Amino acid sequence: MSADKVAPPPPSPTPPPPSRPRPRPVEFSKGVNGLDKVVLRESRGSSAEVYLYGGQVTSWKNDHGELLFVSSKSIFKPPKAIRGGIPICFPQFSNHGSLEQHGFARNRVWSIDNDPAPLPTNSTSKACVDLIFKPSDDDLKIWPHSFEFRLRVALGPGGDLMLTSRIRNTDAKPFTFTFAYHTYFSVSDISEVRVEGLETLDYLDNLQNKERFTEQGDAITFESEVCSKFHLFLFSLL
Ligand SMILES: O=P(O)(O)OC[C@H]1O[C@@H](O)[C@H](O)[C@@H](O)[C@@H]1O
Repeated sequence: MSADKVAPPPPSPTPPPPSRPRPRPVEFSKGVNGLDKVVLRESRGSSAEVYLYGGQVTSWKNDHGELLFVSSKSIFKPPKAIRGGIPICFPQFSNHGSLEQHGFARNRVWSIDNDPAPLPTNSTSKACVDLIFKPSDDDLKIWPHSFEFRLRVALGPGGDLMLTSRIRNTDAKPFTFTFAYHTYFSVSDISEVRVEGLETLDYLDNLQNKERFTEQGDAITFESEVCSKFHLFLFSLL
């Protein structure tokens, strides 16, 4: 009996190391007190959290860590607004009108907008969510104007966060409104902070009976409490 020489099988190639699972760009989950939230994640590690309550961004993390402040005393319980992140003030900013301070959009539960109207700028971000808020019958009793407020929150590949707000008048008559992103930034050392670009603009100083002043300096710095409201009109008509 003769045995043919059989060449040994070639060594099997070393399997590639298991790749880290890619984070899901959009995830729906429960936040504090069971409130619905959406978590956005970018493959390079940045993330953002948006609560349907108020359509409010409560966290934004990129290479620099957490960029937003949320008060540890915030109770996350309707009808109280979440104190921190990026509250949306609409249809009234501050107390410039007859509504409660900063309007009611921040105290309402927004919905996911599954069929958002396209935006003129094409965002390539997959970590993106569209929300919508329409007034209820009770809201119409305190502010008799029907509207659709669409908010897109998108996290870019570089960890940048972009909020796009669109308000459509669905009423038969025109209305006016005031609006703000009331952003709470997390600041480790307030003495290092400078806010530039406001020179020559008018502001109301809340600490001086809302008196009107014109900003003169090239930067605002913070040596003591500051509470000023600048008049900025930056918007585009679509
Ligand atoms: O306390 P609220 O209603 O959340 O408003 C937050 C802040 O809003 C600012 O516009 C006011 O000047 C502050 O006085 C106030 O603390």
